[in-house]
Amino acid sequence: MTMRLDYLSIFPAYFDVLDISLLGKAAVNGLVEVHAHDLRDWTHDRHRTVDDTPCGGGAGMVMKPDPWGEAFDEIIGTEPDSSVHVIFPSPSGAPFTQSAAQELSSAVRIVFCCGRYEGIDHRVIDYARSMWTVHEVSLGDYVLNGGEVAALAITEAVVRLVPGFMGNPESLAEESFSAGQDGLLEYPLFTRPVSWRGLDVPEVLMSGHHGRIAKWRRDESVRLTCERRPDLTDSDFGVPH
Ligand SMILES: N#Cc1ccccc1Cn1ccc2ccc(-c3cc(N)[nH]n3)cc21
Repeated sequence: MTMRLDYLSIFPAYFDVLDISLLGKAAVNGLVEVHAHDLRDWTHDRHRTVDDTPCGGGAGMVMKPDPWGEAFDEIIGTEPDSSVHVIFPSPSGAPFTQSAAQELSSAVRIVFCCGRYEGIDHRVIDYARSMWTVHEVSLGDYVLNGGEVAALAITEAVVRLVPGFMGNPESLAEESFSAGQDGLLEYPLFTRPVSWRGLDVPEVLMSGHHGRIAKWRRDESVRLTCERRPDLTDSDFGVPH
């Protein structure tokens, strides 16, 4: 099954990068199909205007609904279809999580609506909700200049989970936030040389004792999670007090 990804933006060139590396390979393998669109192609004035001043006053500009609606009609269609996932990156969106990425990895179609200025006229989101499955998502508690970088990050998080994308799917199970890690952060990783600039690989990892190695890794995941992400520790994870 090919996943179709559409990107609506006034800077569609942001998505040229999707031709590179693994994502490029996935497109070649027919796993994903990428289409980037310039929102200004659905404007009709000489200046190809996509923004206007906010109703009710306030700073900045707001993206007009008209170009979005016409782009939706052409790119997605005029009939409701809940299998189409429409993503609006936004600072006021719900935090995007690994479980959201996991759910989206089985979608047949995802359309990213990348706003700029102060954001998109809210009626665009309301209209989209009446037609498709809409996700307003935030990457984190900081403000970007637009939705494109967020769309790229979400794309990478989702596509890498599409069956057949990763050469070694087993590696997915051991990553931070993966279900296999019980929601813990990943333990520190090491490779050769065993000694490097006076820094050595922890002896336990060279012991060949799989039980001790597994315990060290679990303990390190718990330690790191308690230190850096106490919000993820909804239980003690058996942390010794
Ligand atoms: N400048 C400015 C400004 C001020 C208020 C609200 C939005 C913006 C810029 N902007 C316009 C669209 C858009 C989409 C997503 C994000 C976004 C997502 C995360 N997680 N951070 N920022 C920002 C976006």
